[in-house]
Amino acid sequence: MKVKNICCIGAGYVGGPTMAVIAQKNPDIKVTVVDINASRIAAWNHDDLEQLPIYEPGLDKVVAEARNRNLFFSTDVDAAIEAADMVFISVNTPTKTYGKGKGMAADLKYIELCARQIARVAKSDKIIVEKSTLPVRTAQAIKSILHNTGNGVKFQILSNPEFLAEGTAVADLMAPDRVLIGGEQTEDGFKAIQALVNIYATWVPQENILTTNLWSSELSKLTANAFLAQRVSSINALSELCEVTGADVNEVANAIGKDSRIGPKFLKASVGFGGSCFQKDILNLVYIAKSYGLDAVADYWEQVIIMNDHQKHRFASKIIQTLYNTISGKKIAFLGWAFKKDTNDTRESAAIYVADQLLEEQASIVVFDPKVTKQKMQSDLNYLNTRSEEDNAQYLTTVPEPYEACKDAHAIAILTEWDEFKTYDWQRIYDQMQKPAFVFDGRGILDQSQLKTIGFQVYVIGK
Ligand SMILES: NC(=O)c1ccc[n+]([C@@H]2O[C@H](COP(=O)([O-])OP(=O)(O)OC[C@H]3O[C@@H](n4cnc5c(N)ncnc54)[C@H](O)[C@@H]3O)[C@@H](O)[C@H]2O)c1
Ligand SMILES: O=c1ccn([C@@H]2O[C@H](COP(=O)(O)OP(=O)(O)O[C@H]3O[C@H](CO)[C@@H](O)[C@H](O)[C@H]3O)[C@@H](O)[C@H]2O)c(=O)[nH]1
Repeated sequence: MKVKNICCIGAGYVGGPTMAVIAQKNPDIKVTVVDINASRIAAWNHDDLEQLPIYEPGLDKVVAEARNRNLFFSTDVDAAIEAADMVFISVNTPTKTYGKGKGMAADLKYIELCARQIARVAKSDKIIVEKSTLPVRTAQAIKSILHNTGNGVKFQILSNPEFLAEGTAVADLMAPDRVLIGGEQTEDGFKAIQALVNIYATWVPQENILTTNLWSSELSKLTANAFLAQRVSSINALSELCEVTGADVNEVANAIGKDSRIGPKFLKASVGFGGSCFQKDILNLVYIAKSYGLDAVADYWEQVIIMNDHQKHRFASKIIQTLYNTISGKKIAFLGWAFKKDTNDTRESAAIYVADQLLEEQASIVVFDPKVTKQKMQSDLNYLNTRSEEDNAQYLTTVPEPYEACKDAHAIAILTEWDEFKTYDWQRIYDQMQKPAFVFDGRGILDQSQLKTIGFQVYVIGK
């Protein structure tokens, strides 16, 4: 089967870039990305590519090439579903905040709404592709909703989890380590799998396109994130031991990473992992394991989250303790708010939790981040509900320029590893700070010996 018309429901961090690349690589397929969020769609359609709703290096070029050729962004969800022969579901699946599974399970209400909308609108057979990250066996629920419409339309359901990382989304999509496609192991299932394989095969080598059954594909996505996050928590656990023993976490990471069985990637000690996926997906994995009565499995993976929370807390405590156990009224400059460099995404960023702890001690925080807006920072803090919105706005402020953030500060905390932080005039920053001037490098990106020569008191995670 040759797909001619794709609809993607959800124009977010995954739907937008993924469909832009599919459209760029398949000029003969019409791709329509739809969303109920009208302002997001308007931003995707903005003439000024700087106004795209998400910041990803290289994305503007891909969008510029494909948009209004065979890539379209629209709020007319029904029309796009009806016209499509393949529908990707790429809506958000956040951690549940209510009811059974609160704080652990994935909230599948947006997924179910999509399935019901497809069931209501579809007049011709369609392949439905789960692009969102979903608990294993969700395809069963989608199938049951779709197959009970009674209108005779046939659906095949595929699982095609996305492995892109933010900040490198376009590069990851252009050259993925693998594309994973799970489907029903029946004749119709294999045909649907092949239809999706053909789309990716226009630019991904065949050997990098893996096909599996539905459940393996769904579970592989949660497993991949659990393994990646587990590496970060493992090196972060060791960073604390390094600090008390005189070992250097970078040297340890380098030494173990040379072992080809371990490998060098994802061994960078940090103030803790953030992002919309790692915590959510591990909590979901823990919940699934518990629901099958596998408590030892659940406890094992939960420890990855416990360690990550400890790392964020430990960093904030280090700042308080070093500043003579009192930061009340002291200005602390934050360089970085995003959960990693090269993105404007702040979901679950370590900066939010470190700020919250310092604000409880009545610090005055001034933040500079090259891509994150003041409104975003405030809403991140307000979401925690620790104090009033007025207090958050009064004690955490945002400036558009790093030197202003650091002026008169008692301490600087590096929360995101933006490259530009390394290029600043650190002598100038030192001259304008309170003394002693402290730097807490939560990302291990600055030249510690250079800072010490200037006169800074420096703390680096894992050293
Ligand atoms: N962000 C990542 O890097 C990443 C990577 C891989 C996988 N994922 C997974 O992909 C999924 C989407 O993540 P995201 O970061 O793109 O989320 P997002 O919040 O950025 O985007 C989701 C979009 O879906 C829209 N939406 C929700 N319900 C809708 C409906 N019924 N009809 C139309 N639009 C609807 C929302 O308005 C929103 O714009 C999640 O399951 C996530 O776990 C995310
Ligand atoms: O050695 C490392 C590597 C990462 N991090 C932190 O871990 C978090 C996550 O980073 P990363 O995985 O690069 O970004 P994400 O965009 O969250 O991507 C992850 O989550 C996505 C959503 O599921 C998956 O698609 C990707 O494969 C997976 O890498 C960030 O806070 C990083 O700063 C570290 O602290 N040390």
